[in-house]
Amino acid sequence: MAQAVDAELLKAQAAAQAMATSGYLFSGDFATFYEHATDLLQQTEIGNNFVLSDEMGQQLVNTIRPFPGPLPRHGNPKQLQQVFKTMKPVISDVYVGGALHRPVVSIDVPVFKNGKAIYDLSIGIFPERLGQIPLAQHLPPDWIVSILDTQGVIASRTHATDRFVGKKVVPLLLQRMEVAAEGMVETNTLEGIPVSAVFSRSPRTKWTVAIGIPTQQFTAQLRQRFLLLLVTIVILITVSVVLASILASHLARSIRALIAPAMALGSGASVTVPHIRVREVSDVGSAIKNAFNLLTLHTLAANVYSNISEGVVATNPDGAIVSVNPAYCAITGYSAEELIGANPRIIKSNLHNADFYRGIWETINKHSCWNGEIWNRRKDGSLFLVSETITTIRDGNGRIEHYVGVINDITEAKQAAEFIHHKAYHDPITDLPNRSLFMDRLHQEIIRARRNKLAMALLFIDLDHFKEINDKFGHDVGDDLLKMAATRLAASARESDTVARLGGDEFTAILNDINGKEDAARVAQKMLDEICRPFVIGLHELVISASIGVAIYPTDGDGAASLLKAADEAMYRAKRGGRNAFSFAVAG
Ligand SMILES: Nc1nc2c(ncn2[C@@H]2O[C@H](COP(=O)(O)OP(=O)(O)OP(=O)(O)O)[C@@H](O)[C@H]2O)c(=O)[nH]1
Repeated sequence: MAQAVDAELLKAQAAAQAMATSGYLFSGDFATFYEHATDLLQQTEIGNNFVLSDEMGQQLVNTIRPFPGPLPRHGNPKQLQQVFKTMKPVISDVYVGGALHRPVVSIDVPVFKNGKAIYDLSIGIFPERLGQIPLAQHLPPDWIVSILDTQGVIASRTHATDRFVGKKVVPLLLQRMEVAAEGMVETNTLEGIPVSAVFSRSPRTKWTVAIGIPTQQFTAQLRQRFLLLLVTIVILITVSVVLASILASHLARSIRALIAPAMALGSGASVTVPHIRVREVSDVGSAIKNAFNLLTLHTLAANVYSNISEGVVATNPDGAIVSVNPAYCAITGYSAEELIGANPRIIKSNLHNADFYRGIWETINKHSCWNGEIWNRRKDGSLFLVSETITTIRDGNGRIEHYVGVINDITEAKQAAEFIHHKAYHDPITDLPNRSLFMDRLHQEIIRARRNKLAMALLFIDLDHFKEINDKFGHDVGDDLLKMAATRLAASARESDTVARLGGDEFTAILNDINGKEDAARVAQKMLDEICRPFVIGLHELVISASIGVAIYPTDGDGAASLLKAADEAMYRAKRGGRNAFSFAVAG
């Protein structure tokens, strides 16, 4: 509230300073100044009157009186002298005004002309205006609020204003005010009411606001508030105790509800967690449920690990085996005890060279995974082929924790596939390449010969009068003869050559990388000689011959079909020439 008093006084001071710069004062046009000052007071209510006085204290204008007219002297000569001496605004204490003879507070400011104070302009405030300030605070009606000037004189008072404005405040309060800017004192008001008086002085204007709270009411109120506080505390404690016991039993019930799930978790049985409303206990319930889910997952993973047909091996980063599943033991023939601590090299087959393994590790280091087929060796020394996937397991920081290999024994599957493949491309009686494989090889060899600018020969071999063997000795003997003839033909060529059976008693041979016709002629002759040697089949000694047609790449044809045709025609020419002979193709 002291600040509100300050504000009121300083607001009036600012208005007086603004009016002190009015040009009408310098020109001596006091009539117009009077009009302006009166208007300002009516419009803004910042004070009650403006008084212009000269240095001698004679009032020249007083807005509370008509202008022009006779005016008294300034009511506070000391304040006037101080203004001219200090050339600064001076806020007065309460004094009796010169014109109206009633208590007034004035703020006087100098009016300057050419840097010199020529007049004193004073704005007067009647105490009732300051009395509005405590009213605005809406304090209890029996609180007595006084606004005191720097001397402790009452400028405004909420109670018995007329009796006490202009009088000094009670001595006890005055004494306290002299030693402290704010405080409290037990005293009697000027009218004799015992009060607790609190006061606060503005450091700026040095005016003080004092509030007297009647002691009786103060004490009664205090007792009432204390009792109220006491009752409130008792109620709060009671409520707390009741709430705590409700909460405790609620908690106990919630915790009891978790016993069964926790026991089930321990025994590995299925866990069902009931709905729990206490959050903390519910969190424990969720944790039990999560633990159960993890355990279930873990059990499932362990079962999968133990029962899958794929072998699983895990090593530490140094390559020492730390875990194997039963399938890994079954595939490799080693027990878990023999494998733990060992290096997976224990099953190395030595069928792959160092580059092969280096390639595996390069891929793992680059992609954290490798997949492929490896030949390994069981404990009993037998070889087995696995399809293997090796992956790295890393920790949260990306460091390798384990290498895990999953192996699938594909030895039998591979053999079966190879057998099927062999059957598809080989003749069932002689086991020589069949027509498909022969044609494939012929294409490949032509491409190779073309690329390397090499010569090659194609021999078309047909047994002579083979039908008679069948007719005379039966098909089985014929088959045996075909088999033996195939062996002799194949033996007549190099391993890198291809000897095939096209069907019936027709054979072909691809002789690659020959130097010339002579090489082909030599092989053809050797084949004729071999076929002419008697075949001992059972009790029979059979003699047969063959006719061979020879076509040379690229002279007799530069494609498979043309070469084959040329060789076939040459073979027929040999037949026509009397059989048991070879004949070169006629270059076309
Ligand atoms: N045992 C046996 N005979 C076969 C097989 N395939 C075809 N033949 C027979 O082989 C004979 C081939 O006869 P040809 O080549 O036509 O005639 P050839 O008696 O050899 O007389 P030329 O070829 O003129 O010297 C036929 O009698 C076929 O039935 C087979 O898989 N096994």
